[in-house]
Amino acid sequence: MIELKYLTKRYGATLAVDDLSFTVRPGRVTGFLGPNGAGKSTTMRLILGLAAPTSGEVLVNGRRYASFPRPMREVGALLDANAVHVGRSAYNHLLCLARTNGIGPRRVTAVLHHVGLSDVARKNVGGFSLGMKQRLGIAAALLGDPGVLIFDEPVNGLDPDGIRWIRDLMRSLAAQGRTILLSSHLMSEMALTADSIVMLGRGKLVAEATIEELTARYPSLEDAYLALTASSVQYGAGGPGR
Ligand SMILES: Nc1ncnc2c1ncn2[C@@H]1O[C@H](COP(=O)(O)OP(=O)(O)OP(=O)(O)O)[C@@H](O)[C@H]1O
Repeated sequence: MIELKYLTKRYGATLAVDDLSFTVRPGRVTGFLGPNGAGKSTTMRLILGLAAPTSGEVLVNGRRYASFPRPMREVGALLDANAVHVGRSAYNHLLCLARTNGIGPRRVTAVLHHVGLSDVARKNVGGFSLGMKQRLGIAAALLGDPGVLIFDEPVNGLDPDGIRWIRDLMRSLAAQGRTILLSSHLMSEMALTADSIVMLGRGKLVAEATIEELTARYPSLEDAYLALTASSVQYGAGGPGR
């Protein structure tokens, strides 16, 4: 479970996250939506202790991230698939991460198999496609077999096969009782993957509802998103003459 309580993050004049409270519950996929710059990545960084809140707090399984002696066993995350050491093999990249959290090499082999990278485990990550890096980032998130998982746009750049694979993986991780927070801009895909939605606009909560609740009120999740965030879009396209 992830609990945000009156969470605020300010960067100078920018209020990236504004008095945000919501709960991400176990056993379901929670989709995290919002226009560019709405504060999704900042919120994820706050959950993971990578940024300090200006005020408010965020708890993972009732505790602050910094209080976990072996955080990868509590919460796993994929924030940026390109955040890898390009001079290392996939296996060594994961082994280095595993060692910091007291995780053995057998688990590294298991997660590489789980994400379909066994055949390229000894290959240099520098030569990986974006899709392969996304799979590697997911393997890293799964290393500690955590109950809470956070994925920031994991389907970005994936082919249809990879997108279907991510959808099935998210569904199966939630079915195992894990807490899944998943951001994406692909509404049709989110409608197929998520059980419930948290929607942000300009750092504020604009909706917290199940997919059923949203699609009962709007023709589709995309329509719900466009209606609910209409006043929050900061970087809309400039039309002719604008
Ligand atoms: N380290 C930082 N320093 C200054 N401003 C920041 C920093 N990180 C984020 N911001 C600002 O905070 C706001 C929220 O950004 P954030 O990346 O969290 O949004 P997002 O919803 O993840 O957007 P996107 O969908 O484009 O990834 C933006 O205005 C961004 O410019």
